[in-house]
Amino acid sequence: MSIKVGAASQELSAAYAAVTREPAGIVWNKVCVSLKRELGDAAFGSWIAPAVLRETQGGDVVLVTPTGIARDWIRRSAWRRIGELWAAGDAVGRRMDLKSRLEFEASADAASATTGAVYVEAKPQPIEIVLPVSSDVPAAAPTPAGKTSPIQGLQERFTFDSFVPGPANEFAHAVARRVASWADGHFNPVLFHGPYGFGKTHLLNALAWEAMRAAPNKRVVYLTAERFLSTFVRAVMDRQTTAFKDELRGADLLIIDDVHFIAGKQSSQEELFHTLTALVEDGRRVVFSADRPPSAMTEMDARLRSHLSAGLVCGMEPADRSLRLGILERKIEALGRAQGFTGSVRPEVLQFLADRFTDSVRELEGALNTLTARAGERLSRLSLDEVQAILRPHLRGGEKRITIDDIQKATSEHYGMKQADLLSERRNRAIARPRQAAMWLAKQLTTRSLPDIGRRFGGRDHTTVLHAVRRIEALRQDDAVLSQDLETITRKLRG
Ligand SMILES: Nc1ncnc2c1ncn2[C@@H]1O[C@H](COP(=O)(O)OP(=O)(O)OP(=O)(O)O)[C@@H](O)[C@H]1O
Repeated sequence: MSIKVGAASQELSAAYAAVTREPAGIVWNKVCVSLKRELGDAAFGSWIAPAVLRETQGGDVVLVTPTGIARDWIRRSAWRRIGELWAAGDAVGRRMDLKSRLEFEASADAASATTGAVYVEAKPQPIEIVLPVSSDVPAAAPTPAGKTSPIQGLQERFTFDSFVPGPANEFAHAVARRVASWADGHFNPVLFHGPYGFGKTHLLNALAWEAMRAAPNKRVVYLTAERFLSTFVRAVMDRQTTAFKDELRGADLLIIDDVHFIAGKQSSQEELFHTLTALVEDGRRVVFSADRPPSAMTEMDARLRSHLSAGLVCGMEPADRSLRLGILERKIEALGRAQGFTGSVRPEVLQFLADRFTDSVRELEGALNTLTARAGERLSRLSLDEVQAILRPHLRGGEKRITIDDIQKATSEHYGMKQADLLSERRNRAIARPRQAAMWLAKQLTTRSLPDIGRRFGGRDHTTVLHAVRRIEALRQDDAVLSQDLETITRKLRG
């Protein structure tokens, strides 16, 4: 298949502009070198390294943190210094903003709807056309050091040893281990899907490390969908698509994380489709992760969607309480080992964390990192009161955690309807407007992502939720009754 630059679709030109602005990634790289020296490895690794720099073709640059906690930490402890270093290094004077992932997703959706702006990841390292292969990787298992491997973008700390299995993920865990063992006769491709922040990337990284350890001579290629996209675009621009295809199609195991990002990107979808079919026909293994099952990827090309579902589609659920406790214990042990203190905390503190930070494991880790940063080796002696005081600014809605289920119950009660109506397909205004109001409340009062909210409202798409949020946002400015309704429900929910 030949790909012509002239035939490249919209996303190519958007990403083209981003790739030509690659210096943003290089400037950020230099900023990171100084920050790491100034803040120390532990603080840098916990707070700065997980953040991702994104840029539009218009020159807007945003540092996106995985959690609100990380954003707050950076704003408090490093933002001024980042600004100085950025200003000193960026000759073109681009403005840099700081957002949590949730804020970023909402604003990027809005920007793309109004101005067509597309954000792409400005990787700290320059984008390479030649993808690294497993033969570059030592056969020994990596030591979890909490840093990004220079190879392949794999996180060294994401191994099977540090992955905690539980009912929510044990099938996925077993499948990943089986794929990593190169055992014959498993389904191909394998797609893991689940809500954000519940271990998909961790599992895929663990699978890659283990597969490389088990068969050092095989070629394992791991990349995020965004990297696939930008590398492909670069290859098209440089007329090196053959090299790009050869690299991918020469893989014995190809792993693509967050494949849903490719949905709607016409030429990239097509390239991925051909890569996938070529590899599968040749008996090579392919593994994907996504935030939803292929059947729900409505913007994905139908042919690709059907091939993604052709092997094994394996769902991961949000971690339940016992798994959250298990993960916390494992992370505390690791922190203790890394920082030289007893890896334990009081049981009531553990339970408080597991009960209050349920939206994603990432959020749970963020809370633990905040405590560690504040208390250091005193972590194991912190009382519940002290922990609550440290974390209070990060808890939404005061002491009471509000769930989407609470919101649906309160909204349906307020409007005198059944909760099931909010989840139903019914579109008449008397039902649709309260449903939109409940979605708006879910966005305001919980940390759930738009796709997550959509899933909990009868499996709706994130674009439906976004539409509802914008609609209510616009209406409540002028509609006093609606505005009052929203306030009453919010007050009731906050207790
Ligand atoms: N079962 C688990 N055991 C240990 N750590 C976990 C587990 N699940 C999640 N985590 C941790 O939670 C954090 C977020 O996980 P990860 O990045 O893998 O989520 P994800 O599902 O890929 O999210 P996204 O969709 O946003 O990419 C990571 O630090 C990971 O180590």
